[in-house]
Amino acid sequence: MRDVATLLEALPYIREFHGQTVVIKYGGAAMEDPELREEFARDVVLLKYVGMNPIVVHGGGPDITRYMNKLNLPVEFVGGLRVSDKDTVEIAKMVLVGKVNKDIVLRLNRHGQAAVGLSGDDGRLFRASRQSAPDGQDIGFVGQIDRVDVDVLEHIAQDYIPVIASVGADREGNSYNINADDAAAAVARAMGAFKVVFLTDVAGWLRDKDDPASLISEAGADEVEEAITTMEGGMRPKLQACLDAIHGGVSAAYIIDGRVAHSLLLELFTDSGIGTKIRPAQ
Ligand SMILES: Nc1ncnc2c1ncn2[C@@H]1O[C@H](COP(=O)(O)OP(=O)(O)O)[C@@H](O)[C@H]1O
Ligand SMILES: CC(=O)N[C@@H](CCC(=O)OP(=O)(O)O)C(=O)O
Repeated sequence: MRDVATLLEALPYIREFHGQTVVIKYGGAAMEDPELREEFARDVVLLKYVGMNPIVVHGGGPDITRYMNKLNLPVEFVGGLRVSDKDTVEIAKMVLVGKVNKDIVLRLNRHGQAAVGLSGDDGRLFRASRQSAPDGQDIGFVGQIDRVDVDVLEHIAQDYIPVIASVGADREGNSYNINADDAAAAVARAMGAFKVVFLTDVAGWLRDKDDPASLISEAGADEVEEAITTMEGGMRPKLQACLDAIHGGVSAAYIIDGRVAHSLLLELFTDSGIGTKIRPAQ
């Protein structure tokens, strides 16, 4: 009976989301566990099967750090963004485009839905420019996305699940390392997505980052704007990305726990949700 109740609970959401674009940001920390990687792929394929248009934008920060450590290169973050010289950008491209992207594509393929991997360079998907840290510091070749060309995405999304790695170049051909949260927000805005979901390695936005019980289950964009000014670490770019998406017309942004099996389905298809929902200011 419980299973039937769950299905019935999901039905209105499935109807509401039919034909809608949902951008899913798949984060480094949430990608670490092999079993969860399988569950994630299954969930995304299911979204496609029930008539949604899922687009995966992924990071892979921990993987980039691992390779940098192997090469004895210094790892530094400012305001949640990786300080990126030319070597760092090269490694980020190799790891995100060559390894992580293909790994996700393969897994989606195996679960029954053909996926196509892209980076910001493919089909001129992203046009990027150099970005400074929030405090104005020079952090090298870190990119912000100035333009998303949705043409290639719209074509691919008709039949396939697009999987996008967060790197891109400027008009002169300089490559940039782009925070994957920023990339997800830019894609969600440009595609007129209904929702954007960020999977991460915490329960959601926590009032106290050291207390997992202090989850903020819902907040308006105005509350986020106020909190973000004093925030450090990886949650800052994530909340900024939620704001960018909301201000760009996306109806809601969610930060959810990628360590929980099926968290994506639980957030989208149940009344209570499981993480933090960010909605427009009231
Ligand atoms: N208020 C907060 N609530 C939740 N997490 C926070 C907060 N402040 C800082 N963080 C940190 O942000 C991290 C998530 O960001 P990040 O490591 O960039 O994730 P991902 O790799 O999934 O993009 C958490 O693991 C946590 O350490
Ligand atoms: C500029 C910048 O910080 N780029 C990120 C890109 C990958 C990413 O965002 O990965 P997660 O989503 O796993 O954190 C980085 O180098 O880690």
